[in-house]
Order: sequence, then C-alpha cells, then structure tokens
Amino acid sequence: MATFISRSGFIPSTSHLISYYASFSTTSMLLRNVYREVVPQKLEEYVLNKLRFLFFSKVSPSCCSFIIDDSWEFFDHNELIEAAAMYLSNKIGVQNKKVRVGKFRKEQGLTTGLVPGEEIVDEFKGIKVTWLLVREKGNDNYFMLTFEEEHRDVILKDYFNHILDTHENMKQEKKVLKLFTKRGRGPGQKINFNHPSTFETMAMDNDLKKSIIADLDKFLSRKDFYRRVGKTWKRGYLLYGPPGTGKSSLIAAMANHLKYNVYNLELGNVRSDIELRDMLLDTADKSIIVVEDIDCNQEVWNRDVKSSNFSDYNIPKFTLSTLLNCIDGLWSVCGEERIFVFTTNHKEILDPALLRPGRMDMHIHMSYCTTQGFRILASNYLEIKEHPLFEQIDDLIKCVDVTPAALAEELMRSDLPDVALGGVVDLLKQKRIERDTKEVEKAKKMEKESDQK
Ligand SMILES: Nc1ncnc2c1ncn2[C@@H]1O[C@H](COP(=O)(O)OP(=O)(O)OP(=O)(O)O)[C@@H](O)[C@H]1O
Repeated sequence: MATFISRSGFIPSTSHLISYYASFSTTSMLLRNVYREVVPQKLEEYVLNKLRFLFFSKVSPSCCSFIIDDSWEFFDHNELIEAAAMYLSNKIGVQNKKVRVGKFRKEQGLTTGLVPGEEIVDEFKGIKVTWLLVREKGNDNYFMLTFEEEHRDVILKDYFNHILDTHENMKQEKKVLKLFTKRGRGPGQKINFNHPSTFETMAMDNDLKKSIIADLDKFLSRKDFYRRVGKTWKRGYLLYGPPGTGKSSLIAAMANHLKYNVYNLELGNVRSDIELRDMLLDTADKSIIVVEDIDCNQEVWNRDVKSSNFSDYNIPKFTLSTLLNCIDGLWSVCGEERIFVFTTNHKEILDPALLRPGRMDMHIHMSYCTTQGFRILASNYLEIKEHPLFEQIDDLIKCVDVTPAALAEELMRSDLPDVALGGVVDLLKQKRIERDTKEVEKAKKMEKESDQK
C-alpha cells in the first residue's frame, strides 16, 4: 500500500490533501487564463510553427527539404501546390488532431485539408517523407517536405510525378459530371449529370460488358501510344439496337466509368459546315460527344447530297462527310481524349462511310433482354438473386423479344417480388401470344400468295 510522508516526516491528513489539490488546480486554471489573455492564439501558432520549422530543418544533417510555394515572380500558378494539398488530404489520419474540412461546388463529397503546423509522414518506394504546412506572417501557406538527402533524385523525378498523377485521378474521381446539350453555335445548356447507370446496373451480356470496359480502360492508358504512332487520342463507338435496349443508359455508364462530361449534339438545327465545326470545337477534352439517332436525319447522312444544293433554310446544310472530316481532321491538330458515340435504331440504313473500319472503332449491338440480363434487372429493382418464378421467366424470355426497358417498367410496379415478377410473367405471356398471332398471320399470307401463284 502507498503511504504519503512529507519532508518533515509529517503524514498529511486527507482534508489537507484535498485542500492542496484544490489550491493547485485553482492556480493552474488562473495561469492558463492569464496565458490565454496575454498570448493570442495566432501568436502561439506562429511560435509553434517557427519551432517546428527549426526542428525540421535541423533534424539531421543528412536530411534535405523542398519548399512548395506559390511566390514565383515570373511564373503563373504553381500546380504542385494544389496537387500536394489534394494528395495530402488523402493521407490525413487520426494522428492529425486539427483538420480543415470543406465542401466545394465542383467536387462530390467533403474535402479535408492540412492545418498549418500539422505534419504528415508519407512513404514512397520505402523513402520516408515528412510534410509540414507552414504559415508565415504576411505570406501564403507553403508546404515543406523533408527526407534523406540521398533520395533527392527519386523525390524530384518520381515522387512529384506520382503526386501529380494521383491528383489528376482524384480530381476525376471527385468531379461532378456535366451534361451539355448543344444545338448549334453558343454555349448550349449545361446541367449536372446525375444519371445513376453504371456497368454494374446494365442488363447486357457479361462478355460484351467486360470487353467494353477493357476497351475504355485501354483507351485511357494509351496516351503515349497514340502520340507515338501519330494518331489522335480519340475513340468511336457505334451503339445500335431497338429502342429501349439501353443505348442511352450505356452512354451514361461509360461517362460514370470514365468520369467524363457528356456533350449531346443535336444536329437537326445545324445550318452549315462552319457551325458544325464551331460546335465540335466548343467541346472540352475528357468528354463523350454523343450524336443520338443518327438515322433520323437522312438528309444529313446522305453523302451524295452536296451542302450547297440546299436552298431551303429548314434543311440542314452539311453532310455526313463534313461531320466525319471534322472528327478526323479537327482533332488530329487540336483535341485529345475524346470519345465519340453515335447511336442508331437502324444500323442497316446508315451510310457505309460511317461503318467503314477505322471510323467507329467498336460496333456495339444492344440486344433484347437475355436471361442473364433479366437477373441483373431483378437484382437492381427488387434486390433478389433467386425466386421460384425465375425459371418460368427464363423460358419465356428465350422465346420472345422484350426490351430491358419494358421489363424495367414492369419491375418498378411493386416492391414485392411476387407481385412484380407476376407482372413480368403476364407481360411475357402477352408478348408470346402476339408473336404466335403474327406467325399465324404470316403463314396464312404466304399460303395465300402461293395459292395465287
Ligand atoms: N440494358 C439495360 N440495362 C439496364 N436498364 C436498361 C437497359 N435498357 C433499358 N434500360 C432501362 O430502360 C430505360 C430506357 O432505356 P434507354 O433510354 O437507355 O434505351 P435506348 O436504347 O437509349 O432507347 P432509345 O433508342 O429509345 O433512345 C432506362 O432508363 C433504363 O431504366
């Protein structure tokens, strides 16, 4: 058992101990208040910063430091500052007792930041790098990173590139996507693009889905390749299939996957080659440029009709060749990282120039729903993987043409799987009756025709 004995050998009583403690805590509170009154918080931060700075600079003779600031007289904004701030925001952890938090218009979710005086220890290729955000009176904040001198080259060449690349990826991740609708010259309409479609929610053949994702990822990673072979860094996809098979949904899934903005070009109102060129030039890098239902404007797509022949103001005055030349020619000199998507319900009537190899890199057939596709829809809408009605639905889907859109509409009618799937069975049976009736009528017609012969 512990005993308290004073220097004089006198053992203090409990009441003495309590009164000592009370007077000690009152004195310390008083001193703390006086300190707060006399030393303002900003001064305290300043002194602590200075001490940390001195400690960091003198931490070891084999250490060296880089400063990342924005006071370069003859240069514009130092991009490394923004990149470092975002890079470090991902490294902030429980060891950081004070953290800045913000929400910014162009970013999804919250953003965290380092507070002056706080440090972060990062590791790159086994090298320890210590970061400190420093606030100096009258100057902007700057970053100081300290590491062993022998790694100077790796830090300069590889570490900073790693930070810039990570920053670029993080920016893409946090980006709020935009949908631009362009009808001719001018900025057009711009809204936030919040389409929920992703490759996961797309009801389509799994192998096709994987091959599209692989193609997009390959495109993203081949910047140097395109440069080396002297080709424009762009890719074209032609999506074709009946209405309601998910062409628009697939474009949204591609945009969400790539984190690209979407430009929806409405070509119906474009009056001249120049207007078309301006419209295309007005689109930004890292975007998907969409022309939907290209089969709907036959005049536009017929390459035999020369634009100058049109006198009627209501008829579009450019041809498919103009569009294709714009895409091929324009971006070979001034654009990069663009995806072009054309959609059609009738591939068979498209101008062969568009279908020529090299024009649209990938032709994607969006087909009627398959049994595999239906499982994805059931999982999306009802959150179920199995159900006794699935077998019957599979058999019916195999023998009728039904779009994912029609099935999705049926699945939305109820949250109860029995009810929603019952509706799907009724829809498919109805489609089977329609199909049988059509086949009977067709057979009768053929019989009649052969009788007449
Ligand atoms: N393959 C699919 N996977 C998941 N949902 C789909 C799919 N196809 C259609 N849908 C659903 O049906 C709706 C309509 O589909 P969407 O507009 O993408 O079809 P579309 O082929 O572009 O039609 P259109 O040719 O008429 O423009 C979508 O919002 C989505 O809910």
